Amino acid sequence: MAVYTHVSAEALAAFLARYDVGELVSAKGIAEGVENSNYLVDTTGGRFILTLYEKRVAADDLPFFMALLDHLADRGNPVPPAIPDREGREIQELEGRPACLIKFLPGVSVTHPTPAQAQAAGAALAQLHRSLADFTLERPNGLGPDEWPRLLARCGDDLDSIAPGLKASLDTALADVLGHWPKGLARSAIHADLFPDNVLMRGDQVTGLIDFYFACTDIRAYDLAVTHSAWAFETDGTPADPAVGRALVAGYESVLPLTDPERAALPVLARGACIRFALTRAWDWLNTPADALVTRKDPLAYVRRIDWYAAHPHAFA
Ligand SMILES: Nc1ncnc2c1ncn2[C@@H]1O[C@H](COP(=O)(O)OP(=O)(O)OP(=O)(O)O)[C@@H](O)[C@H]1O
Ligand SMILES: N[C@@H](CCO)C(=O)O
Repeated sequence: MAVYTHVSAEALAAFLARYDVGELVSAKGIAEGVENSNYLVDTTGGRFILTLYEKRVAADDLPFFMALLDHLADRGNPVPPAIPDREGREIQELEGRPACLIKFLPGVSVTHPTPAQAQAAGAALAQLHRSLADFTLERPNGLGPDEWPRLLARCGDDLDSIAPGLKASLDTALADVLGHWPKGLARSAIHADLFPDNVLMRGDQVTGLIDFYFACTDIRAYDLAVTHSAWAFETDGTPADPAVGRALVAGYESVLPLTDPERAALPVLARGACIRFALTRAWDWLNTPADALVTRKDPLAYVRRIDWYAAHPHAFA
């Protein structure tokens, strides 16, 4: 469960006193998620998410994320902006961590998306990209292709303790992907982690896009590739109903048609996305803190996707 930092009732009450949100009624740690500590907070004024930012979120990046969420919310995207306190501050400190009180959005995330749900998610992603065309802040992708060789080297030979031969196969896949990485495609701020668990839905409607803490400036079609790699497969990395992946791309294109070079690049972008998640999952697998009751995500489920995309070069044709 992703509660790394415990928040005492006293500290939470003092924190909430800075806001116009009424009195604390209850607060519960949220089990989902692996990156940050999240609490569901009910007050006499409503329901909120309290997020305390942990290891992978740098406090210096929070102004970028908050500006991004405000920009998207202003343009009608279903994203949760941070609530400002009475002095207009969105970013606070709580229990020694940077912390934000965030608007609660309704909906649930689906585990086995239907084509209709994937279509809606694809359209929501494209709408987000359209809205970001005039967003001027930049943040380099700290988990982008330039970083993958370093991440692989840091995992090193320990990768073979996850599966024999894993290091060599990731080395080979990485060299191939980097050798074919596209240049000149449209860039903007992207979500970079739009897994089904970061999309809240009611039926076939998207009610929330959450967890923007990997958002960065990168190739726009890479964001679609990341999303495809997360939606078009079962959790264990076996392919889902092919209609789901097709619907995701069709939904995206109903709002923002792909250019020919973007479509042609999707297979290599998707394999790159798989390498990114295989490596970060492998690193977490090898380094999960002993004091956190967090469910480790299976790196091999992403290795299987690398193989699938390599074996299906026309998946996006
Ligand atoms: N604004 C929100 N409205 C409603 N629920 C939310 C909101 N933000 C987060 N949640 C809930 O909290 C859970 C964890 O949030 P989030 O995905 O941001 O955590 P994380 O630790 O950053 O996770 P991840 O492993 O996906 O990076 C979500 O699955 C969702 O149930
Ligand atoms: N969505 C990621 C976790 C956050 O990087 C994964 O499933 O590996």
